[in-house]
Amino acid sequence: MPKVVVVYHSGYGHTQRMAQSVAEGAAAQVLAIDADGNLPEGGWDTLNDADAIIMGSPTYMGSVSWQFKKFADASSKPWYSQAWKDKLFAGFTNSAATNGDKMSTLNYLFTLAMQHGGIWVSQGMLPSNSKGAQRNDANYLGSYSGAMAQSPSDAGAGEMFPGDLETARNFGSRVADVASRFQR
Ligand SMILES: Cc1cc2nc3c(=O)[nH]c(=O)nc-3n(C[C@H](O)[C@H](O)[C@H](O)COP(=O)(O)O)c2cc1C
Repeated sequence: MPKVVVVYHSGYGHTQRMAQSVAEGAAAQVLAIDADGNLPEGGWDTLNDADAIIMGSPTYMGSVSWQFKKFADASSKPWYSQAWKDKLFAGFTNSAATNGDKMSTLNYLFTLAMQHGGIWVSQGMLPSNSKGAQRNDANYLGSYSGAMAQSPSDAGAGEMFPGDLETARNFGSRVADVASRFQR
């Protein structure tokens, strides 16, 4: 079994729900970056030991939250020795608007993974983009580079679209599947 770790920040619980769905699909361990931008005790060791790291952040002002960025900057320590080189990486995000510049956030997560010498895993799912597409379909947002979810600004975390959570679960499952292929 590959060791898959989901590391994420969530200010108001939406990205946390998404992270839980990703982790469910990947049978992954979850590390929550706290409100001060810190990992729980032992978090860095867990990441150093992972085969695949799936990173998640809400989209705030067109990028990751400052708490996620603090984690990213602190990852310069393993970067120095390229300790995460050749691990698999993947990313997910959630924002209020249908677009909301989520792609910028995924691009940032991709760049971080590349700085670490990682291998990026895509969403790997066709979009639901026909005339008959419904908001609750899986990958209704049509993302390829990672998993996306949209939570209207006045909707609580409990009201997230089931299709977005299914997308997140499928995404986690794909990363775990690719990770197990890399173990062969
Ligand atoms: C500081 C801040 C900046 C935000 N910037 C964006 C944005 O650029 N695009 C967008 O669509 N939503 C934006 N939002 C909305 C959040 O992405 C949205 O509320 C999301 O569900 C929050 O996720 P969370 O509950 O995990 O923190 C912003 C929210 C905050 C608090």
